[in-house]
Amino acid sequence: MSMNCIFGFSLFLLLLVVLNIYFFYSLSTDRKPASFNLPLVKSEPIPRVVRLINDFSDHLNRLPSQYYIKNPKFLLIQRNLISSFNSSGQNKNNVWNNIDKWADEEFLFPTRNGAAGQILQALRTSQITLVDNAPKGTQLKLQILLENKQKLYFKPKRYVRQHVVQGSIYAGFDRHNSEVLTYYLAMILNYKWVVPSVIRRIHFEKDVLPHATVGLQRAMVKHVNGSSCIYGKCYYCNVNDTVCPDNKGEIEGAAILYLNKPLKKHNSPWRRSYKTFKMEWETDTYFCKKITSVLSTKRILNLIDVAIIDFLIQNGDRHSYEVYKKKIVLLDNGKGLGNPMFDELDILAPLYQCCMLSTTTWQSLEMVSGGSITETIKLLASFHGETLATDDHYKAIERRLLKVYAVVQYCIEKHGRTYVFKNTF
Ligand SMILES: Nc1ncnc2c1ncn2[C@@H]1O[C@H](COP(=O)(O)OP(=O)(O)OP(=O)(O)O)[C@@H](O)[C@H]1O
Ligand SMILES: [Mn+2]
Repeated sequence: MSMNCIFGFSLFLLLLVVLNIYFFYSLSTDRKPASFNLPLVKSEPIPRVVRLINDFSDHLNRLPSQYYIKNPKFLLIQRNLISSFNSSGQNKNNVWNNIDKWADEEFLFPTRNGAAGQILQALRTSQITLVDNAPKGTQLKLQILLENKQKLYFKPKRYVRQHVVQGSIYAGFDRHNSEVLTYYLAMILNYKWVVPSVIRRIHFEKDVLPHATVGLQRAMVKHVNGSSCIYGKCYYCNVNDTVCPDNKGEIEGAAILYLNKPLKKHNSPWRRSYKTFKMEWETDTYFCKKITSVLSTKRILNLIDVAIIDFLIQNGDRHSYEVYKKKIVLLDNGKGLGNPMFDELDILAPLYQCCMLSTTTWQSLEMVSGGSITETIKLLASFHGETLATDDHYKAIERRLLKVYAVVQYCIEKHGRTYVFKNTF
């Protein structure tokens, strides 16, 4: 073989090696989600947090391929969801007539045979008969009475979908689209103790003004362009923070069905201080042990379910929770969808500190791998022609789901499956 031939052949081999390396590199970078971000200025003791995050990252890098692809078993669930929600056009009066018979042990509201879609359609279109300031909470919201005396809370749109909320995890106003997206997300994950919520546009001149209470009229100001705007009546309400009708004269918001049931309010053990000092759960490695002596396993598992949903949407503001029939009602989900580029891991503390999960929750989580959440939320929202979030937010939800899988794998490795998975029956 001539020197030229040997040189050419070696070059060819080198090229092959480089191409191979590139191929495997691109495969792995395509598959790998962003790693767990290290906390910037974070809770003491730093080394433990860093170790924990390294452990999670390690599991994230070794996640079995099943978590990156769709689970074929989800198809049946998706089909059922479609038949629950794709029912627009049916008679909405029947929906309200049956309202009192709705709450049962299984679902807070009926879902079968198109009932979920009918409720949303009725929430979106029923005639408005009274509009008032909502009496509860710290954020601007309205209380609306519909024909047939049905009550709803209306959280107005404060940001465009693309807006990125900077600052602390609980910064900013409520995001109305987060309320609606979370309702669908909970239904997809089979979390049934959730209140129907849908995007609605109310016409200021036709729907609000003629039905506004005196109290609400007092919470309005005239804008320089002549239109009236609402600043509301609440702890954070401020005459400079108004909600105004758009160029069609409408105000967009989340119409959230009012749950007229006795609710018992509790402080969350994993609530934030909202000040600079740290809460016990932020400093005590064995915090969950303490909690097991004051709360039942069932309640802790329920709090973990809620924490997983909160982590997916990045709601770091679940200071308290309300219970109906011993189960947490997923109310107040407006602080999600703040910053799609960031994943606050703290929200998952109930999961990684307790390392427990209800078996049924794990089954639901394993069902929705590989982009099914995104696909299904987009599909269900499309029945009303609505876009609930930007693609960045959907990507973030899928990325966080992988992190949830990784944390569960970490728990399994640390404690074993029998310790981690609990039957809640
Ligand atoms: N759909 C609903 N049905 C019944 N009660 C509700 C509903 N939504 C909210 N509430 C009640 O109103 C309270 C305030 O609502 P919400 O938490 O959404 O408002 P908020 O302004 O975000 O309050 P906060 O600042 O305390 O978080 C809730 O704690 C709950 O008791
Ligand atoms: Mn809130």
